Amino acid sequence: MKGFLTPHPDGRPFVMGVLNVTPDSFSDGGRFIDVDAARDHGLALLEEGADILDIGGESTRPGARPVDEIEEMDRVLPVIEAIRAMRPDAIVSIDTMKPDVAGAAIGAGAWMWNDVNALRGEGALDCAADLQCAVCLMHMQGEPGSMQDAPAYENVVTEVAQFLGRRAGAAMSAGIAKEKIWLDPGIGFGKTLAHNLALMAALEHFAGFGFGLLFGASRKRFIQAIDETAASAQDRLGGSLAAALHAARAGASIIRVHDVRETVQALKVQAAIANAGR
Ligand SMILES: Nc1nc2[nH]c(SCC(=O)O)nc2c(=O)[nH]1
Repeated sequence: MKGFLTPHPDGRPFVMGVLNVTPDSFSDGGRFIDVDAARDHGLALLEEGADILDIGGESTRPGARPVDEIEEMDRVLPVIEAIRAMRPDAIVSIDTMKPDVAGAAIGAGAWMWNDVNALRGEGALDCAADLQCAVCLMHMQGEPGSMQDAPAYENVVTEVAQFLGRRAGAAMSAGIAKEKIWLDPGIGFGKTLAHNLALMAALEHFAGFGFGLLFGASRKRFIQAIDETAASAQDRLGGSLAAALHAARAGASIIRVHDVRETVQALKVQAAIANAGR
């Protein structure tokens, strides 16, 4: 595929494994990040079949404490370096809104800047163009801390599509090559259940823009809104797989998930069935 990614022979999309490097994810409840635990989890996700590791050092959960760029870099850089020391072939994306964090991560060998803020930060577009890295431009309404308070749209599909079109145009005008741009509707980022469902139902529309389509619904809250037994993130595997398979059928080329082994298996079976039917 574009740049580092080699297409799967069965045509299935790439799986992006989520590696959150935030205090509540790996430390023993303390303040410090356990780099070795994060490294080992990333290596395990690669073993499970992840094509890409999405490494993020700042939680975007509503109410999460903002992190300054030094602290964010201190979290993610040692983990990128530790993983790539063991797996130089590892393809890494950096999940950050900060140009300096992205620049340091790309400098440490990351391939993609995954920006939930769609490069709207000051200097972000020019930084991404200078880095010549792949980028993911994701739609978010408002800010992480308050985006779920009262999301509202005239027509969520039209508005998100128009936003992504504008950001892709801005990225190309800044000098980022079209084949290095992925778009993402941002499930759960300033959306109600109805908004999320409308976006997922219209996913083919986003795939038709001619850019890569990146999709992330894994373990998200909307699954609990549909199945109230899915109270905790770990109880949402079925819904996550359903959304991943739907996105694959709709043309997503990268699917961002926590449960890599299960998703890879589901996508392999889906591709085998589709290929048998040809
Ligand atoms: N591109 C992209 N990046 C992301 N980073 C997160 S963090 C929240 C969570 O994993 O629940 N979600 C996404 C997503 O959906 N798309």
